[in-house]
Amino acid sequence: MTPTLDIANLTKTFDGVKALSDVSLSVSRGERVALLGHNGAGKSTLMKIILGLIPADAGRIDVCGSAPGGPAARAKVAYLPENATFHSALTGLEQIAFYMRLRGESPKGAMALLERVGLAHAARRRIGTYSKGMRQRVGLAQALIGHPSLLVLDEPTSGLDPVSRRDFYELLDGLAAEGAAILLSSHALTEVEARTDRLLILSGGQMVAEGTLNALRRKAALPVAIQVSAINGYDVDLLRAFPDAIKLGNTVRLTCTQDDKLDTLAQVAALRDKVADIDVIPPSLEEIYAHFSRRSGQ
Ligand SMILES: Nc1ncnc2c1ncn2[C@@H]1O[C@H](COP(=O)(O)OP(=O)(O)OP(=O)(O)O)[C@@H](O)[C@H]1O
Repeated sequence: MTPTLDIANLTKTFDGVKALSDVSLSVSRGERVALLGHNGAGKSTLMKIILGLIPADAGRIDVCGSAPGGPAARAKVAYLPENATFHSALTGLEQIAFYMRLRGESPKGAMALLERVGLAHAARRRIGTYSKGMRQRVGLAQALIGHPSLLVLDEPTSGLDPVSRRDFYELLDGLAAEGAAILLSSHALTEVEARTDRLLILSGGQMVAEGTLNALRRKAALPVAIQVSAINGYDVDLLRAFPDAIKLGNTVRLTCTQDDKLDTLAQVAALRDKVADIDVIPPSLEEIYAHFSRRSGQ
């Protein structure tokens, strides 16, 4: 099946600054893809090109089967900026009805959209009285006008509390289940790890890694930590068995490669009369992210 968003070898330079170099990616129907990258990595530039706001210098980009920015693509793509702003004197209902008219749709569906994003109870209140989470929901309702096939979301959960974040991702899950392709940028590594299907890491304008977290973890091949709690007084025996281990209070911390993990655990298990507990600590998403970002000198 043709991906909803298909990008190959995209390049963009601003006054000698290479914002994107040879970037390729695709997002399929029903997929939730997170775009990660340090400040200045090129995320916004990529989104602007997808939306047709600026042209690429070179490369191919196909948005829902059309060129970016044309009427066909614009009808199928929705965008939510990081800090969506609305007229504070309008109610949520008036704002969405206004956008629907702008898009040539009947404003009668405005309440249904607000219900969808959990704002029906406040639909007739002025947006000036809304919390940040509620304003973000207005933004999402606005993005959902016209049943978009591709949602481009720029840090959609920044500034939201944990419950609002969870609610926001539940809404995205529902949209993806209905077939929308979702590309969202974020700096919140832990939440995208749990709530998206695939990660893309941009660094210095280059796509330095792409895949599921497990695939990236295998590719990074970072050391695994094994934390062993010794039964009182036996930590000396553990340190003798593992001379490179570090003693941390009552526990002994070993590190090994992913490939050596089972052998190392078997060695620890052989000392079971002296061991109270074992914890295996895989590399965190932050460590994996730093590994790929650093590779390009960032
Ligand atoms: N209009 C412009 N003129 C000149 N340079 C630009 C322009 N837009 C972006 N850049 C440069 O391109 C690079 C990529 O910027 P971009 O805004 O895409 O990064 P980003 O990943 O979105 O960063 P952030 O997380 O801070 O929003 C940066 O070096 C930036 O300074």
